[in-house]
Amino acid sequence: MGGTAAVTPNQNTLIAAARDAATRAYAPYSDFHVGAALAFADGSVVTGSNVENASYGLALCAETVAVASAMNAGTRGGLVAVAVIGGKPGGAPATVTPCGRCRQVLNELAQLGGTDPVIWCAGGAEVLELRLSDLLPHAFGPANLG
Ligand SMILES: O=c1ccn([C@H]2C[C@H](O)[C@@H](CO)O2)c(=O)[nH]1
Repeated sequence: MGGTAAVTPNQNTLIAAARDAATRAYAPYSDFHVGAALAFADGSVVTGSNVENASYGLALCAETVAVASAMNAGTRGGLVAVAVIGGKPGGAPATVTPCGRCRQVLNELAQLGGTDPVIWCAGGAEVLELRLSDLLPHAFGPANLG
């Protein structure tokens, strides 16, 4: 009783959360709306969507917004799964694999908590299931700074 057993996230539920987050994207320049959902060992879920900028190169990706939101809430570990989905509103969903910068940003939170989260890239006929360590092998992170 009163234990803190890790919760295994449900793939469909997490993808639905990412899809819902994508509806809140601010993407007037690319019209490519992305949602990301982070699942934590305590069962909590934190989402993000991409936030673009008139200075195009300053766009914030959905995954980065989600990590920033979680860390701003005080989270420093326990990241067990990530779902990402994107697409143009009204169009077919597209499989989105996190960009290079997002992989590094996700790695910060993952490595802090000693996890290697599963990454569910949804949108295609089948969900592409990867590990962060597949996307960013030999990652540089907080552990490297001693
Ligand atoms: O993993 C990704 C890849 C792209 N984008 C956003 C950035 C930009 O706003 C739009 C088109 O690249 O999609 C994300 O949010 N996450």
